[in-house]
Amino acid sequence: MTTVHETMPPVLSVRDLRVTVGAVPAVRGVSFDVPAGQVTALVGESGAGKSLTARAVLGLAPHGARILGSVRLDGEEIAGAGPAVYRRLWGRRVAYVPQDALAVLSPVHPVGDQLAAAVRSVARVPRAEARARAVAALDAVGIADAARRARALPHEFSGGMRQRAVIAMALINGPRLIVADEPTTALDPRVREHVLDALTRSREATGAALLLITHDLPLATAHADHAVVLYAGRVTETGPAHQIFATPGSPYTAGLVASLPPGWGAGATGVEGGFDGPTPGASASAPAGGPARGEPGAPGMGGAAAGAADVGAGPASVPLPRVPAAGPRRDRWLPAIAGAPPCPFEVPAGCAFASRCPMAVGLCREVEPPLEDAGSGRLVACHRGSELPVPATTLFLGPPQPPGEPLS
Ligand SMILES: Nc1ncnc2c1ncn2[C@@H]1O[C@H](COP(=O)(O)OP(=O)(O)OP(=O)(O)O)[C@@H](O)[C@H]1O
Repeated sequence: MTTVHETMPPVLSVRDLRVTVGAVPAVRGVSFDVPAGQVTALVGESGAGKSLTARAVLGLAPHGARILGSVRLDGEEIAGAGPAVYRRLWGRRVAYVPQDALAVLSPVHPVGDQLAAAVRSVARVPRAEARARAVAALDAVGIADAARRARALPHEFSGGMRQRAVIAMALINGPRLIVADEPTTALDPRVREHVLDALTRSREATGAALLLITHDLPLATAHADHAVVLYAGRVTETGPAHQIFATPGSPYTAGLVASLPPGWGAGATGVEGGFDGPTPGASASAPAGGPARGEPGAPGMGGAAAGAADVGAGPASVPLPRVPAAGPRRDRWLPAIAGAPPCPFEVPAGCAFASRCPMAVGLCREVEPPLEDAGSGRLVACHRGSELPVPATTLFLGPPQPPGEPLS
């Protein structure tokens, strides 16, 4: 898939994965690789299918879910495998870090005992040795005074410490792959960074690969080697994470980057312009004309109806729902991609993003774009990916403009 993929066999290879829960085709043909020892981020809006993809990989799909396609862990096909197969894999070859540590830690056993039990679940080692490994694992993720802390119950840990303990537990048996689903979302920003550092450092020490599920683009850019952008259960683009977010290859990714708060665009993703786009009342560059954003007559402000607007063939003016930016930059607006993802029951024909896309043409509404080689290790599913403006965020932000009038 990327240059790295070509030179190093992936630890995880997912091909045409389809997950249907009840009547909901939530994951609709997802393909990506996780190279050994590297970090791959799965990003996208809520409901894009990130968690279901991860759960299908882990053998934790909801009861009754139908799983089709291929999931290979070090070459072994495990798509839809039963509990017996996963019992052999869990901990040893693949481990899970959930968003909520209390989902995996028993509230009534000391944390150290739980880590020691994880060691003894895969290897016949004396209790004292398992215990020593538990303490070392807690120490490795930055838990101070680990020997004493190992005797504490989970509720005696802070949220950040609990998440570190779960990371320690995931790594303790040296898995080849860790799947972390929003591992820091429940933590405050300061703790979040420390926990992620702990995850990154300990992962590097063991050589495990990481599949990081997140909706946080700056986090993905800072911590991932590769990114897979999902939209409505399909891959929109994949490739080196920094490149994808610095120079999006599809309008959807451009919209995600354009939606970053002030300072996050340029600083965190290297995107030229980042958030520094239009000012209130300014037109969205609009080569094709039409009402400016926020003006009466601009269709669909702030509602799903905007997604249904026929936005024409060129990089047209797209009305954006906006909220006042917080903090010192109150003179700017936070843009969002107009409209909403399609209902998973009723994904339209063609590109699922077409109704929200400023570049959509008739073809986009009729034919689902395949994921194709876009060079530099990138794959993009967009009929018009090669025609994106530079920077692509101007599709949603307009060209960089000088500071505008403050909000009245
Ligand atoms: N157990 C379930 N039963 C029915 N539908 C489900 C179930 N789990 C997920 N879905 C649906 O599948 C789609 C994808 O869900 P998923 O949780 O994978 O999204 P996500 O990208 O992880 O979103 P988020 O970031 O909000 O967790 C959604 O439309 C969701 O409603």
